[in-house]
Amino acid sequence: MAQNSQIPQTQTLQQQLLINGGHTPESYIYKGGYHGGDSNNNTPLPLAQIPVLDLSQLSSASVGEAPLNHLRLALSTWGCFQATNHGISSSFLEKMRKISEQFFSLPIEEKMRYGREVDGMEGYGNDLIFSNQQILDWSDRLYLVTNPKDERRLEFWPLNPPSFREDLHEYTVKLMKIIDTVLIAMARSLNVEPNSFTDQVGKRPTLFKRFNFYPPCSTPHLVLGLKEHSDGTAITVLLLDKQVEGLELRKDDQWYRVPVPAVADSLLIIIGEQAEIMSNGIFKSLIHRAVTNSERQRISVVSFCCPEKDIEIKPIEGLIDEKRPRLFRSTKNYLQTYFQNYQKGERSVDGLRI
Ligand SMILES: O=C(O)CCC(=O)C(=O)O
Ligand SMILES: [Fe+2]
Repeated sequence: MAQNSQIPQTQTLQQQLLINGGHTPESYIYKGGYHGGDSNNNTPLPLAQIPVLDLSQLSSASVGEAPLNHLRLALSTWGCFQATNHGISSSFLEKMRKISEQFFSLPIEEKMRYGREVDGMEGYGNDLIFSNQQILDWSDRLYLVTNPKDERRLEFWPLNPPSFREDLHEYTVKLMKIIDTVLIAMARSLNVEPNSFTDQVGKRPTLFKRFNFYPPCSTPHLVLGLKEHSDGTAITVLLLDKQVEGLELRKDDQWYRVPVPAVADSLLIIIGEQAEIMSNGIFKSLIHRAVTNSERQRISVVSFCCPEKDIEIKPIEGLIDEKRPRLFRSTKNYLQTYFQNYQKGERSVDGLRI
C-alpha cells in the first residue's frame, strides 16, 4: 500500500498536530480551499430543511398512506430524513455522546492500545492512506464492527470509559431494530413486498460503527473533516453532535448546512449507495461532507448498515418496468472497492450504472 509522502500510514491527526505545533500539515490542505467550485465562498450556506418523520407511525402495521408518501418523497429528494420517536431515549443518546467524548479525551498512548493495524480498517486512528495524492481528512476515528456479534473484534473495543462496551452493545441492539423498521417502511412506501430490502441486506448484516472526532483547525477553509461522499451502506444512522455544526449535504447541486441540535432527539437516517441500487435509483444516496471550525471540537457517532457481502445486490424486480428500465448492474461485496474509490473522490454506485 502506498504511503502519503508526508504521513506514515497509521499516524493520527492528533499526533500530526503535536509534531506540527498545531499548524495545518500539508497533506490535509485542499489547494484553493475546499469551496473551490462554489461561487460564493463567503456567504454561509443555507440551513437544510430535512423532512422529519415519526418512526413509531411508520412501524405500525396499519400505517396509512400519508406517512409512507412522506417517506418516499424524503428519500427520493433529500436522500435522508430525521427520525423521531425511534424508541431510544434522549438520555441514552446523551450517554453515547458522552462515552465517545470520554474515549477521544484519553491520552493518545491509551487510545493507541486500540490503534488500527497498518492494513486494517478496524480500531482507532486515521483512515487508510491509499496513495501519495490522497488529501487526508481532518479527523481521527474509532471504527468497529458491532454486528453480527460473533464478528466483533473486542481487542479494538475500548475498556475506558468502563461502560463503553456495554453501552455500545446496547446501542447496537436498539439500532438493529430501527434499521429493520426503516427498511420495511421503505419497501412499503414503494408498494413492493415488505421484505424487498431486508432480503437483500440479509439476516446477518454488518453494522459498522464509526466514532468521528474532528479537532478544531486553525485553517478550516483549507481542509475537510470528511471529503464529499455518499455512504457505501444500505442505510446509515447518524447521531450528530448536540452543539457543534459541521455536517453539510448536497441536494440538487446546492450545499446546505445541517442544523444542530437535531429536532426532538431525532436520528438522521441516510440512504447509502446500496439502497439506491436496490430502489433502482428511486431513492437517492445522500452526498455529504463534514467541515471543521477553528474553535470547537466536534464528534459524530455513525452506524453503517451493510448487506451481507455474499448477497447479490440489485434493483428490486417490482421497480423495473418499461417506464423505468433497470438502472444498475448487480453487485456483491460492495465495500471491497468502496473505500479506495472514496479516497479518490469517486462514487462506486456511478460505476454500476447501465
Ligand atoms: O460527522 C458527520 O456528521 C458525518 C460523518 C459521515 O458522513 C461518515 O462518517 O460517513
Ligand atoms: Fe458519510
